[in-house]
Amino acid sequence: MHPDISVRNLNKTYASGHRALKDINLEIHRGEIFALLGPNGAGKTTLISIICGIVNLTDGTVLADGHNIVTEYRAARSKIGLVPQELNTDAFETVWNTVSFSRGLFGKPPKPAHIEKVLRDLSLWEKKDSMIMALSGGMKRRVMIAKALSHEPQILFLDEPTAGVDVELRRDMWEMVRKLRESGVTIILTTHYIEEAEEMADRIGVISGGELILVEEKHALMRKLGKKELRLHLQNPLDALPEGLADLDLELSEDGSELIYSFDAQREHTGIATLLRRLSEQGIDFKDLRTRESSLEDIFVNLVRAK
Ligand SMILES: Nc1ncnc2c1ncn2[C@@H]1O[C@H](COP(=O)(O)OP(=O)(O)OP(=O)(O)O)[C@@H](O)[C@H]1O
Repeated sequence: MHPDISVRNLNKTYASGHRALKDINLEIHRGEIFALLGPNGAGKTTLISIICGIVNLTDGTVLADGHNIVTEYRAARSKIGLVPQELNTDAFETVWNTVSFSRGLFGKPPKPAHIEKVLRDLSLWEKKDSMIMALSGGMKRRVMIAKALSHEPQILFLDEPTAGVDVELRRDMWEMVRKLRESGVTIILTTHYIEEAEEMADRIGVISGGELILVEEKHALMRKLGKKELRLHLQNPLDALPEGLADLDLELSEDGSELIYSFDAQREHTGIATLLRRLSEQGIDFKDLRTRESSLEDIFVNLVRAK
């Protein structure tokens, strides 16, 4: 089966001369949740806007469900639903009409049963006759998702789906996205919230300065780049790292009360036994110790910093 999205050698230079995307290659498979992570201005919105046909590419090829987004625009676009960053709905329309109208824009015949299902799945059914302006911010966001699903797309793009929403709504959105995936929809989301990618994604792509610097299965990424940290709470704070320990990968916390040792948990020899022996030789006692695994956030910060 072909991938749902296939991006080959994609470049984008804006009229200003700014190179927003540099030779992007990416495949996204049916039924996965793919998170595109990157700092502000990295090129996330540009990439999804090109795939969705809102921004023209400079060169390269993009296929959506096998259809070329330039030469077979309509066929490609009908496979895609887009939930943009900004709310864009007619404040004076009802929820039902807004979502039904959106389906019509894709040239699809009316299908009230589908609209009803979408509204029910998004807990919007009770509000179907309300005007958009009378809805809460969270409800408006749900309407944006309902609009994007009105024409039964195979692939759903969510651009910063939870920017500025409260924790409860964020959890609801995550739940909704999972349900959508269970129903067979492929999901691509952009996010600043690493926590969101960590919680939701099957695979993660990191984009920085217009380059896709990494694409990896989430668990593999965390295994491969993740480190573990051992923190030893010292009996007596130190002013500096003792010279006798300078060859070990050790840091001293700012207040001198903790020694921090980073190690690769995958390796057979973590070096912890040696560390403990050397501490005892140096007469350094500790009261307590704990370990911590690096989060996706640590990994991300290191990756972007290393660029
Ligand atoms: N129409 C445009 N003309 C010129 N430059 C643009 C245009 N749109 C975006 N850019 C620039 O291209 C780069 C990528 O922008 P883009 O919006 O894709 O980033 P992003 O990763 O989505 O950022 P954010 O997280 O802030 O939304 C930025 O430097 C931006 O200033």
